[in-house]
Amino acid sequence: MSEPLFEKIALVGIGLIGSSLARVIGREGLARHVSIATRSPETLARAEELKLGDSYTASAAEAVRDADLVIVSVPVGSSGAVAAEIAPALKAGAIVTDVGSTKGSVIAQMAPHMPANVHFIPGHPLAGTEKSGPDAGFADLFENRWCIFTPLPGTDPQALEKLSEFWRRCGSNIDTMDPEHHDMVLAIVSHLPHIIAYNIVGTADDLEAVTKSEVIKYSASGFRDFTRLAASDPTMWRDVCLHNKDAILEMLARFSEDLASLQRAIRWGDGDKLFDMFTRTRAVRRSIIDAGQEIDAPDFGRQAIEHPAKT
Ligand SMILES: NC(=O)C1=CN([C@@H]2O[C@H](COP(=O)(O)OP(=O)(O)OC[C@H]3O[C@@H](n4cnc5c(N)ncnc54)[C@H](O)[C@@H]3O)[C@@H](O)[C@H]2O)C=CC1
Ligand SMILES: O=C(O)C(=O)Cc1ccc(O)cc1
Repeated sequence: MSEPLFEKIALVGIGLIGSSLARVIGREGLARHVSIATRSPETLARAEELKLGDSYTASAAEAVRDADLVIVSVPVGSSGAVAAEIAPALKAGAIVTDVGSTKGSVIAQMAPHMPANVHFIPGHPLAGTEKSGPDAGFADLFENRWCIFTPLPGTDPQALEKLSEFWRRCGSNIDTMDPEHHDMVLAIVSHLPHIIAYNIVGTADDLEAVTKSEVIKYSASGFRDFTRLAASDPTMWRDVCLHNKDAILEMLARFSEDLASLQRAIRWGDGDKLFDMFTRTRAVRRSIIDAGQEIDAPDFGRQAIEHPAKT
């Protein structure tokens, strides 16, 4: 095991992502001390039972005291409150980062609270599952996944490199982009698929009153795939929808237009149009496989991130 990268890492929020970080930090020996803070006493007690860190507190401010790296892993709607709470306790020179699924809103909420003598570097690991809470995490979650940074202008290159090295040692590949671009790309490759899944499962659930248990009894694998996404954490996804509103609405508008065109082709029996479109979409999956990407693991849209101009 190599030298720890940091003396003390503070994890604020210890759900799926925070606890996966705790596990990989422990496995790779990335810190001498890991302090854990989370709001709910039950979650904190569970984190301690699971021995995820070295110290445990309900106070985020207490956890970040003397920390060289602070990772905020809470639903995006809570990031402003956490930033306000930790700001007075941050050590000079500390790196503060987050893992939120939206970036523009997290920056708007957190940056105003950050003291000038800390390095605030927003981040987003493109790795996750539909599960939540400290039991759901695992050390391999970030292996071979992307971690995207959306650094603010003037970010210290050494701090960025140190944080990049941290994520590389967690198994991730690093990319950087501006927050607006991140939010637009993630709206189509991650946020819309979840919204569509919530919607289709909701529609089926409404129908179930009519069809009794047929929706469950005959659910084919296509529908089952949607139910996995639609089982994702309601608080997290409510916050994503509210905090990436503009990009999601833009993508939903395009999606609805395309859906209407598909609907029209079905109504008018335009088989050529259906065939052409289904052929085009089949090629998208082929190109993901050809790019050597694991397709059956929970993953989404690396292709779109690598080639954001392709629509
Ligand atoms: N679940 C996923 O697949 C992925 C999630 N993310 C992002 O990671 C962040 C965390 O998500 P998960 O770990 O999945 O959620 P989770 O629900 O498993 O865990 C959230 C944690 O935050 C704590 N928390 C909530 N509000 C808090 C507050 N004000 N102060 C302190 N702790 C607070 C909760 O007690 C819990 O420990 C979110 O911003 C999400 O957008 C990013 C990549 C993947
Ligand atoms: O479970 C899945 O398929 C996911 O897509 C997980 C996920 C959810 C949100 C993110 O910001 C990143 C990854």
